[in-house]
Amino acid sequence: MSLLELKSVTKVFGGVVAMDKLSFSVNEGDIYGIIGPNGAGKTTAFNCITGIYKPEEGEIIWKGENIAGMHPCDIAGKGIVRTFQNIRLFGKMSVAENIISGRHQKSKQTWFQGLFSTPFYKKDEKENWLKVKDIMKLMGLSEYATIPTQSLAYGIQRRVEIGRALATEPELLILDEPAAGLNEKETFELMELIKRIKDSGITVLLIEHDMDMVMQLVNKITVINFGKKISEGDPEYIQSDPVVIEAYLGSEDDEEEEN
Ligand SMILES: Nc1ncnc2c1ncn2[C@@H]1O[C@H](COP(=O)(O)OP(=O)(O)OP(=O)(O)O)[C@@H](O)[C@H]1O
Repeated sequence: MSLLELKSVTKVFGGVVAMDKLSFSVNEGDIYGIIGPNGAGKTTAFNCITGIYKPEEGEIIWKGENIAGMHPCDIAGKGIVRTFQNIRLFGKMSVAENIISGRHQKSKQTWFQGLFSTPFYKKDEKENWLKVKDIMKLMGLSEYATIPTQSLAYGIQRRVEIGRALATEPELLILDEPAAGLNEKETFELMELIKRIKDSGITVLLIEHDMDMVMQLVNKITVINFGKKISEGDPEYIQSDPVVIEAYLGSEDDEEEEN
């Protein structure tokens, strides 16, 4: 059964149709890739799914419910969480503190319980830290627990960001170009971590420009260009689809002409 289904979703900015009747469907347990040339509409699709933008047309069905146009906090509360292209951590806070900041979105404690240190608060906060410990283990971050994130390598910061997203206990983790800015070794390590996240029962949807990574990691791909779906299938099919090859070669030619 599909977990997330976009049905003919359209998003327009002024005269630009950033998403044009886009449909695709993500099943539970997928590592699903969205690819396409620059400006194709990939990030706009993610922004519509996570409630940052309200689409003009179409439905975004999450577990049977249309969530198009809902508030981002409500969508996050339903189990859909994302990371952004640019890392957005609290630089002076430690790895563990950054991760627990994501946990507090999930936690049910109130300021009153915190102020008076009630038994519920103590129990809840202990559970939060235990969860952070598990996430740091999963993400290979335990040795950096107390270090401020701003002093860590970019590849580790990326892992912290994903760890913070995991702290909300998502069912769907959306990653916007997770390998951007990472070197080959960091990219390989990230791929292994994404596989581990999937094995822990979380469905993953990602945008990525690193084609080697996409082709090795995902089980299904939707290719978009000028906001429209131009192809869909498994990595083997996509790599040999002439329409996809043309879209990428075409965009390279355009870039060369511009330079
Ligand atoms: N907030 C916005 N206001 C106006 N136009 C926008 C906005 N966001 C995106 N667009 C336009 O929508 C189109 C799709 O942009 P989008 O960022 O979704 O593409 P993308 O596939 O994610 O590109 P990239 O790979 O370069 O990140 C582009 O023409 C872009 O200029």
